[in-house]
Amino acid sequence: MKFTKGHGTGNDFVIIEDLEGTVELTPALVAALCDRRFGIGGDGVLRVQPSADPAAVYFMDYWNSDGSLSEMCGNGVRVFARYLHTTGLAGDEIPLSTRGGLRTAYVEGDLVRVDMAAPALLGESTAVIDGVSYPGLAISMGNPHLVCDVPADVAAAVDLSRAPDTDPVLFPAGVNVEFSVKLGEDHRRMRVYERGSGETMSCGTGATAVGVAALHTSGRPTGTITVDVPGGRLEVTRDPHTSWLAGPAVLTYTGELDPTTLTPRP
Ligand SMILES: N[C@@H](CCC[C@H](N)C(=O)O)C(=O)O
Repeated sequence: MKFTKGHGTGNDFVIIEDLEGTVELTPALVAALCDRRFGIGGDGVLRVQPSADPAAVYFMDYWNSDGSLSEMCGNGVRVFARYLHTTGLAGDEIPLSTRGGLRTAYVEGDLVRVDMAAPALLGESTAVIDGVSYPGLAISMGNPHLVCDVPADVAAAVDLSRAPDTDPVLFPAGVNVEFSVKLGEDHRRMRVYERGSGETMSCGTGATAVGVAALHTSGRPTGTITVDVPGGRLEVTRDPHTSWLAGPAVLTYTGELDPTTLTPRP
C-alpha cells in the first residue's frame, strides 16, 4: 500500500490514493495506520476515491484515527487538495465531494482556502469536564461542534485527555469540542477535543466554528477572525453566503507498507 503523509497546521493525515477501489479500508486498519507507535501515525486517513457526485471528480473518504467516519474535515480538505494539486490530479480550483456535501478548495501558493459552506447555529449547550460545566454554542459545519468561550487560564488547564461529557440528545453521534479564548476583537486561540481522534493540534471545521461563534457573539453577520491553534494559524471568514477557511497545507513524505505487517496495539 502506497501512502503520503501530510498535515494542515499539525492536524496530520495518512493519504491513500484508491482510484480503482482496490484498498479494503476497515476501522481496524485505519486505527492501525493512525497509531503513532504501531503504525504510521495520524489524526485520520484521507482516501482519494472517484466522486459519485458529478459536480466533483474526487470524493474525500475521511476517517478519524479511531476508525470512525465523519461528515467533514476542514484541514483534511485542504491537505487532500494539496495532494491532488501536487500529484497533478487537479488544478488550482478543486471541487470535492465529502459526506457533508460539496466543498471547493483553492490552492494559493502555500495556502489552501476552502469554501466551507454556510454554518448552522444549533443553540446553546454545555461541555462537562471533571464536574465543571462550560457553556457553549453548538454549530454544525457539516460535522458537529460545541464552541465554549473560556478565559486563557482555563483553556490552558482544561483536561482534554478524554472526551468532555456532552448532551447525547443534541449530539447523538458525539461532538467536537473547542475551547476558545478571546485574544482581540478579531483574534481567537483554541484547543480542541476531536471526536474520534482526541486532542489534536488543529481542527479546520473547529476553527471555522470558533470564527463563526466569535462573529455571532459580537453581533456581526460577516467578518474575518484569525484563529490560533497549537499547530499554527488559520483564517476564518464569514460572508453573506458562506464561510471560508484558509491556512497552510503541507505534504511531508511518501512511503509504502504491507498492511499485513501491522499489529494492533495490545
Ligand atoms: N480535523 C478535522 C475534523 C475531523 C472530523 C472530526 N474529528 C469529527 O469526527 O467530526 C478538521 O480539520 O475539520
